[in-house]
Amino acid sequence: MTRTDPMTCSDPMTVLLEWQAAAREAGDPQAGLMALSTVSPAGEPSLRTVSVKLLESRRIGFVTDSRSPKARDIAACPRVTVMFTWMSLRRQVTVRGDAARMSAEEAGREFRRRSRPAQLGAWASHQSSPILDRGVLDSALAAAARRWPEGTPVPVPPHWAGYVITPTEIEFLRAGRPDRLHDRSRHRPAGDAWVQHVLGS
Ligand SMILES: Cc1cc2nc3c(=O)[nH]c(=O)nc-3n(C[C@H](O)[C@H](O)[C@H](O)COP(=O)(O)O)c2cc1C
Repeated sequence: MTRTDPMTCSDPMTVLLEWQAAAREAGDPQAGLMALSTVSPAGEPSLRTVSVKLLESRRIGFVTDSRSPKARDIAACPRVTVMFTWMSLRRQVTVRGDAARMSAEEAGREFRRRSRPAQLGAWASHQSSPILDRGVLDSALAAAARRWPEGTPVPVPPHWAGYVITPTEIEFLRAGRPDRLHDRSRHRPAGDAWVQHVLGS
């Protein structure tokens, strides 16, 4: 149960945080994930799952490979949508916003939070690029492990990137009613405050 109701709240980011905490408490496997949609310069939409690395006042963050298609899309068009879906609670939050690169310092902090295998994996990976076979990745991982043996700090790869999304619209949906008239509300920033509308389901 959450304390803040999106239909009456003054800060939707607080509700988003509470809903995510409730999803974690409910053991929802999607609690730390979101779907990220970007648009290519040719206008083609793409959608993929990313881990939520940052969720705080007007900042939603994730990390990725700066050479990936999503990073190329964002460089050309920073408008993105992310969607949190927590089926255990029958809740969905959709956030539209503008994505920008995290500072190198903040992205580096995220890198250092990763496990050592995940740090080495980031060096071995060339996300979304075709390779001959899985062996190419295994060799690259072994090479990274030789380069930075156990006990040696793994540096941040040059292609490591973090992005921060600044919301321009947040929409909450709470499903599960027999009449299917879901509780929905839309929130848009207006200076320091938010303008809120209840939606006709
Ligand atoms: C559970 C899960 C978590 C993921 N987390 C991330 C992530 O945090 N960052 C990331 O770049 N890709 C993550 N991925 C992989 C992406 O969904 C995607 O396949 C990859 O980033 C390539 O996307 P692109 O080719 O559209 O750029 C995750 C996938 C799954 C299934």
